[in-house]
Amino acid sequence: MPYILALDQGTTSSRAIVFDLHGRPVAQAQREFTQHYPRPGWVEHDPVEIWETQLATARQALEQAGISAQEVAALGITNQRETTLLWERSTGRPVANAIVWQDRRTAPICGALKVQGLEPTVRAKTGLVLDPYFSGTKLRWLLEQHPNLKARAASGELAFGTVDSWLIWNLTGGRVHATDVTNAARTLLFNIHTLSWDPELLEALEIPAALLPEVRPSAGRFGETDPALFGAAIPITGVAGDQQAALFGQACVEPGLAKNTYGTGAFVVMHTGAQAVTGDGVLTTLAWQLEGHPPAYALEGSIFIAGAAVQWLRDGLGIIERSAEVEALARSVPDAGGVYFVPALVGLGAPHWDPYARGLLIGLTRGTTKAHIARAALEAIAYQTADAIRAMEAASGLRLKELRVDGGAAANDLLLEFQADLLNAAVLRPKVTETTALGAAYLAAVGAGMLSVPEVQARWALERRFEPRMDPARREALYAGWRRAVERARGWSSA
Ligand SMILES: Nc1ncnc2c1ncn2[C@@H]1O[C@H](COP(=O)(O)OP(=O)(O)O)[C@@H](O)[C@H]1O
Ligand SMILES: O=P(O)(O)OC[C@H](O)CO
Repeated sequence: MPYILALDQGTTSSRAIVFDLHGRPVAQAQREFTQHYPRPGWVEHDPVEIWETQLATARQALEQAGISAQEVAALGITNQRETTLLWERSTGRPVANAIVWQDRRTAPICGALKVQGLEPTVRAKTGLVLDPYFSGTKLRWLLEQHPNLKARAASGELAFGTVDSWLIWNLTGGRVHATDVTNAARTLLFNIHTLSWDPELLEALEIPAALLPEVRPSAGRFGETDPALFGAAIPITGVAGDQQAALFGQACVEPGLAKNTYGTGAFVVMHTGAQAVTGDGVLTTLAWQLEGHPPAYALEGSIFIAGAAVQWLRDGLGIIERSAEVEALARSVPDAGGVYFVPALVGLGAPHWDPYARGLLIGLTRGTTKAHIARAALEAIAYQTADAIRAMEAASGLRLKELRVDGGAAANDLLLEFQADLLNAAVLRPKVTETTALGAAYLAAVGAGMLSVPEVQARWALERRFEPRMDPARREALYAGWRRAVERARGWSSA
């Protein structure tokens, strides 16, 4: 039986999972790596640490599975998206630390581009908004740090990439500089309709084309790993950003099917088929492209702080010791007692897109306890998700019937109960919740011609279904309170 190796390079850890062709995990390894916060609002990763932890987990997973590289038929890569890297082609050495998707340092560049009137063009061509989240302004910022970088970039000495490109480069021993359409779609530089880098946007952002990777379908041949790494060459046949990989892993392969991944952030993605649907506050993005097929599109609501709100209860407030304790604490009260927590700790993403919003706890009374705050934090994850889904429904005209969920915080039953209540739709948790890595493995299997899309669909299996039970009047009253709280959090910071 052939195996598939999935590499999942996330924001806080690198993971590797060996799957069999039925989508069953056989072995896995995970390593956390250092988060650098050089200034408030800045977040960086060391590219070498990203590569070394990823390589180490891949080797460890193969060892644990007790298999050799010859038994691995395909390798899939999935990754934290938007995070921006720049390296020297001749040595493979990074020019700077990676600027992470959460980093807000380019808010002023985005502001200036808005003043120049660029936003409608960006919306139309890329499906994105002018927010520091995306790679384009991060790359521009990097190139402006040293006087000679732009000239070196223009002469072809340097390479830009998102994390997938960096891993492909290193896995192939510097032979392949490529990305897939889903990762390219997050750069602000890629036209999602023509599937090509856009000269007008490159010019507006002052990015030399010589920096850019070749863009390929998400499932297809990217190259093979340097035999020195694992003892034999493994074909790389699937690459996608982590949220798109999770959409595939959740078998959301038909228009209207949607998933939410509750990790550090939460990312709601709805498959919209061959059609690139647009709408206020939500992003239009590529779901994937399978080689030889037209691309599939998606709507996305990107929420920057979800499980990270629970981490903040743990590390910032110290009211829990482990993330999983939040559920029992929140369940110890019947409701949040009128408390709202807007976790705009790094600004707000969809549908507000306000880099200057900051966190807010409101509705406190003398009766408020840490249990109410814990409950408000969980509810905030669900409210933000509902905000994004309401915007998506308005954009697409589709009514969400059910939401498939995964990610670390999807282990929390209370969160999912409240989510179903707020959405007035069923919330479905599958048996395998490592759907990101699973999606990368499936893409690699499809890219290697070993699996079909209907087979991916047939492999999805339900673990638990959460049905809505809340009275509509109560739902709307709670939701109205949330909206008022969000309004108060907006525009708070000036930097
Ligand atoms: N039982 C739980 N309830 C709520 N949040 C949780 C629970 N378990 C883990 N989390 C949160 O889930 C996040 C980790 O999920 P994961 O999918 O591993 O994230 P990522 O891939 O973004 O690093 C953390 O922010 C953690 O606080
Ligand atoms: O690494 P994650 O799972 O937090 O996902 C990060 C997203 O891809 C950012 O857009």
